[in-house]
Amino acid sequence: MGLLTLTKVSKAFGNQQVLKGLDLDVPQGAIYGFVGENGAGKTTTMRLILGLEPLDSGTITFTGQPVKFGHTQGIGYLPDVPAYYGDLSAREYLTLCGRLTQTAHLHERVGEMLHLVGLPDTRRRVHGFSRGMKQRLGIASALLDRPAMLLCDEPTSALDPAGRREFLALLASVHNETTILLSTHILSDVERICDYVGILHAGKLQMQGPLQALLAAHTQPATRFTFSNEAQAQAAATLLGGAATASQVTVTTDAQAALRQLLAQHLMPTAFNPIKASLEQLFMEVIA
Ligand SMILES: Nc1ncnc2c1ncn2[C@@H]1O[C@H](COP(=O)(O)OP(=O)(O)OP(=O)(O)O)[C@@H](O)[C@H]1O
Repeated sequence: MGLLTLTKVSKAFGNQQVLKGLDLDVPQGAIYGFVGENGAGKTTTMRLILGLEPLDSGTITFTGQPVKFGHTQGIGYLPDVPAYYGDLSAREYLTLCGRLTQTAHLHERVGEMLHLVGLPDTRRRVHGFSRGMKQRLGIASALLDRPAMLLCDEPTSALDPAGRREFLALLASVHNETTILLSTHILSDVERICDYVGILHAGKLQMQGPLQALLAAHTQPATRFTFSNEAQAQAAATLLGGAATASQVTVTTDAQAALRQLLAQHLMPTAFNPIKASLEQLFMEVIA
């Protein structure tokens, strides 16, 4: 059993059944990517885990104990766009958070957290912080009380590509402090830092496990042939039964055999490259 386990969890709002018997298992020490389309129920699941919403049926256990509605679970939470008291400095804000949770050795712990997330310990007010700095402060406050798990709800959705890259590197670097459950629909973010993945669709987890093992088991190796014009690509697609986009054709059959077929018909690709199995391929298969 994992650090966090959801068993047959169901949740409806009115007559909309959002979760229909969700099973989810997050191993200790994982960076678990929880992916699903918009409206799939990721935030709802996170709110159930945090005890902010009651379950209709099923069970949730965290560190072996049942999660109860209305009780603090000792889980850190980072929302997509964290909100702060802008007139405080980072240290003042973290000190306020730490007093509320009665964090031990608060002064030292605040210093440690500022150092961990790379924020300067100055009098600068939070309202002048960039979005990236606010995310850093969000991680520092979520980890302040040493939670065994950090829940991040679509944390990169408001960041530009450079901000996303920086944030993901930071998340990977705090990984030895805590287990991480990251909800997102940005599949490349999951590929970049997660070692486990679960795909939520139609109210259930359709697939979960170690990311690389799932990719290896469920996706076919593919090759992309590039031609000098679209007409050749179309002819090659007809010959090989692959999919053509502009001057490229992607096939999942044996690459050498495909190349021999092309050359026999005087269709000479200008390049051919193996395509790495991607989470996007897997995701599209699952939700098809
Ligand atoms: N408090 C609520 N009352 C009524 N409906 C709700 C409530 N919370 C969520 N829903 C509905 O439940 C469904 C799932 O919403 P949820 O926010 O959990 O999805 P999500 O996967 O996080 O989506 P997104 O990626 O767009 O944030 C949506 O149709 C939403 O409108």
